[in-house]
Amino acid sequence: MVVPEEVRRIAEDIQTMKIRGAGRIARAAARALMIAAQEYKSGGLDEFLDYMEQVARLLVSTRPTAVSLPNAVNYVMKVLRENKFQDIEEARKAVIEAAQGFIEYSEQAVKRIGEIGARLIKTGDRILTHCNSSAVESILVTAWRSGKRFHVYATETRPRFQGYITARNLAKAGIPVTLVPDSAVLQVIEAKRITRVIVGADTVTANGAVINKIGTSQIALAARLHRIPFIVATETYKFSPYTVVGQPVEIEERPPEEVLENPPPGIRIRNPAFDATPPEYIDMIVTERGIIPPKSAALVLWEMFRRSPVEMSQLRVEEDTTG
Ligand SMILES: O=C(COP(=O)(O)O)[C@H](O)[C@H](O)COP(=O)(O)O
Repeated sequence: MVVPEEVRRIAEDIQTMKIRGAGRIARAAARALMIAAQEYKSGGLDEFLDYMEQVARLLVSTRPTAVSLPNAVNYVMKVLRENKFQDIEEARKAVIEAAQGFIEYSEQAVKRIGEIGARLIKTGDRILTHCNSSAVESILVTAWRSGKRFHVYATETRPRFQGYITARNLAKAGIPVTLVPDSAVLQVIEAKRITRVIVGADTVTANGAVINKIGTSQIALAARLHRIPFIVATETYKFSPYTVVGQPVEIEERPPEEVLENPPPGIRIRNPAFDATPPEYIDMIVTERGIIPPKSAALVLWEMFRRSPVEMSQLRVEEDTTG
């Protein structure tokens, strides 16, 4: 059976960043698996299982860095991989329930991070953020609604300008927000006496490093220089089981045209979309399960997956070769 049009569209939207941000990507992938199961018509149970694996591979191949994507896909596919079914209807129902369960968990997690993280915000704070993170927005909006008053500085986040989304959303919520160029971070930290930095995450490694939008690690360095708390907000499904055995996180390299269209001859362009901030520069990670120091990331992974490191490392769905 061919992959349904709507599922292909979701995969394409993730690839082209119409759907972006690690949490949204994960929820979209779960939804795509649900639609794929709902739309399946022809063939028997074995064909259905093969077809679902094909859809899973397609989804996972869309973007390489945010582990929320394979984690969401594996969460849903686990029910198919680890259970025996009488017929397609039973298997279909299991996929739909697992996908709905993931989406619900994810939405609740972002809300809970907002409640937990809002306690860290104080009236008078001057907060710097980078890129656009729903977990960070959740914290800021929850804190603001609880009556705390603060100012947010949002970086533009070149080359895709996700900072505009953050600035727009915060302004809509009534939060005073100033948009600044990425290169102004150190100047803003000093001149505006920033009191804390809060960013999201695409992947958290077993040793507590955080992979997030390119530029995050420079901001962490600037925060360390001025002894400002550097806080990461993330759902636990962005913790990477593959890193338990040292598998490196692939940093997405995006098209050069995003940096400069038609560059003059002789100029090469690099466009890495993410970078890694080492645990030493991170003060705390706010998750839906509570606040942890980065060094406890391995414990979160153990609690989530309850598998041996070797089993955890084998969770990744293979690259899509079906085109
Ligand atoms: O780096 C990005 C988005 O990168 P891109 O725009 O390239 O996807 C965000 O900080 C994290 O994904 C967290 O976002 P959230 O908290 O919404 O999951």
